[in-house]
Amino acid sequence: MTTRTPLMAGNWKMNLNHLEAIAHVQKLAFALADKDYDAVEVAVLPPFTDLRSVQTLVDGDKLKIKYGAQDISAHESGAYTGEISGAMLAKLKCTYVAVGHSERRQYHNESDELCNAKVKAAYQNGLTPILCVGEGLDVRKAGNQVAHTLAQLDGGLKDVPAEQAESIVIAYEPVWAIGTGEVATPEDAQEVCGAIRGRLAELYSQELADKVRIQYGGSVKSGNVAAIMAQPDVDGALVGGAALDSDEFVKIVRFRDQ
Ligand SMILES: O=C(CO)COP(=O)(O)O
Repeated sequence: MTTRTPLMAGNWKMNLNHLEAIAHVQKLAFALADKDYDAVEVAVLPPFTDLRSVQTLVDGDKLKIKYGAQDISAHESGAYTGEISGAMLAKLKCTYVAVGHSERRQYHNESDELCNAKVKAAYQNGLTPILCVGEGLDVRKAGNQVAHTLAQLDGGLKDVPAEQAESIVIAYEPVWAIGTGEVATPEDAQEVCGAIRGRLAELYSQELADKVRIQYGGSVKSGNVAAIMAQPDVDGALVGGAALDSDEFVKIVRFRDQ
């Protein structure tokens, strides 16, 4: 089996302005050592308005921390007021971009078709998408979490060739566990993350599926991260609230010590 480097990514959502972002990334950089980066890839997804500041800091201080955006336009350029293109994110040297976060799906009615177009826009511009999938509480209560999540995966990856899909990151985020303090059990996370890997093997190949990193997201904290990371198909975490506290995020990066 391929060894997958865990990816711990902080999704700041609509928090931290560009000055706070600089202070926060400086704290992370100060705390994290080479041995942390050897074991784990560390990334932050700040708001768009912070990205230039984060880029300047990362470039200037040659930091190993990666960064990316929380969303991308499906369009290349033009009359799309308020949108940010993949080319703009690439120019800021973003590595990652989240696509289809449940808050985008819920508050901005993003469909699987739109997420698919955004995944393609990301690859078009050399960015790595973190495709977010996951069920709401009603679906979970009905026991349909696997079918629901795999349908989102199929939709997001439609006509995405293997050469691109092999670098994708999938974030399984059960909506009922986001920001609620209600963390999925490690077994819940493994059930769906394992099914995602199985579907990737069906859609592409076992070899590709073994390469793809699958994150869990939803109320991840230093106190629960180790048990979740112990699951065979969980390769990292997409962290919301706990990523806003630099000490807590560093502990999450050091999940092996928890
Ligand atoms: O949505 C999330 C990350 O993208 C998870 O948020 P919380 O960690 O705040 O539950």
